[in-house]
Amino acid sequence: MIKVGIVGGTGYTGVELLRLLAQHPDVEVEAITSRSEAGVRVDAMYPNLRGHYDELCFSEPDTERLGACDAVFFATPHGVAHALAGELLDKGTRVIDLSADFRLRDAEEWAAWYGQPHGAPALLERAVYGLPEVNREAIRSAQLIAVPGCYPTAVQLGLLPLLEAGLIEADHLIADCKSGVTGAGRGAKVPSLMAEASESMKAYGASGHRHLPEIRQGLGDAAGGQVGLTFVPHLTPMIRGIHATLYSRLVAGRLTAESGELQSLFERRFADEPFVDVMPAGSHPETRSVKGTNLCRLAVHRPGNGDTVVVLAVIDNLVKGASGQAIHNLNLMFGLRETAGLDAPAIMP
Ligand SMILES: NC(=O)C1=CN([C@@H]2O[C@H](COP(=O)(O)OP(=O)(O)OC[C@H]3O[C@@H](n4cnc5c(N)ncnc54)[C@H](OP(=O)(O)O)[C@@H]3O)[C@@H](O)[C@H]2O)C=CC1
Ligand SMILES: CC(=O)N[C@@H](CCC(=O)OP(=O)(O)O)C(=O)O
Repeated sequence: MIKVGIVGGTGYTGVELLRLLAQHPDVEVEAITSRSEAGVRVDAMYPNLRGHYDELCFSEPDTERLGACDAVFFATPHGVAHALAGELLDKGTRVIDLSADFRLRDAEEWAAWYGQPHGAPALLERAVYGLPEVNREAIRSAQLIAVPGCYPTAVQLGLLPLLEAGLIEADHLIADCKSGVTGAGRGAKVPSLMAEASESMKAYGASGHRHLPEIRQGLGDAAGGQVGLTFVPHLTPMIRGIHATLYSRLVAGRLTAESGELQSLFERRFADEPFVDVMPAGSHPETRSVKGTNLCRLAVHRPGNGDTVVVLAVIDNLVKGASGQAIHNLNLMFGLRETAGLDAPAIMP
């Protein structure tokens, strides 16, 4: 069994790691930390886990105990992995960070977007961006993984086939994205109250959101140069889910008038990907169809056979957008079956 630790076990991504790992055949949770809930049983706080983690209690983050694990997940706010990852890596423990601490390659750019100096720039060259559909081979031998953000996962998967094939104008991409409220974390905040968030919808971060540089970095790699991207996130009244509507313009003359060409491009690109489902032509994927799963469902449209391509992408922000993708990375790093612990279908209705 692979022994894992989780730092930051009381947040939504921490409890989602526990829910998914309860079904993992090759993994045992050795330690789970929370400073505020130290000593409390995890199933006392999360009754859905009763019967799965007998006697497992939250404990203080202790690098001796965590360093005895094969791998440690960080499900913590930004900056925590900066402080602790180096010591764990020195002990030979692999680190899978769900926060944004190691997602941007440029420490200065990270500091500008996150409003604090980068706390571990020396580790950046060892960090692998954990999007398996792009970096599978590098992930297998990585010691430190930066798990992609939720919006960046949906947007990159939706646009990668088009950019890699050079079919769209890379300087004018639009990502119109909607998220459920768990994306904002479990901490008490007025905008997340039911009376504030339900039966209403709003955009935020329209003039600059911290996921913008992360998405630009990934799309730029796919395009082989800088991309121009407008990214507008929205808060929607659902608990889980991200829906990305992605608009781009076809490069003139690169595509024949034959219908089905874009559909087969997407089908070919993701044919061997266990967690990307390219839906039949004409589909409109729903967030509820991926609830609780590590899947990204995609559909590609070309309205009126014109020069605009519309890609629709849905994920569960807590699974493919965070904890499920983190476990997919773990499976790759330890040579396990890629889908281990991640095979259950979505919850519907
Ligand atoms: N929610 C989502 O959809 C997604 C979240 N993420 C990212 O995942 C990370 C976790 O998010 P979320 O699950 O929402 O959790 P929260 O940010 O709500 O939870 C934070 C957890 O970290 C612990 N923690 C906080 N400060 C420290 C510290 N200094 N040292 C050690 N532990 C600390 C807290 O416990 P305590 O204070 O008791 O120690 C708590 O268990 C964040 O970086 C988030 O941005 C990524 C993708 C999607
Ligand atoms: C709805 C909502 O507030 N979503 C969060 C993004 C989700 C998240 O946690 O971002 P990371 O993956 O970078 O940690 C936000 O917009 O800040």
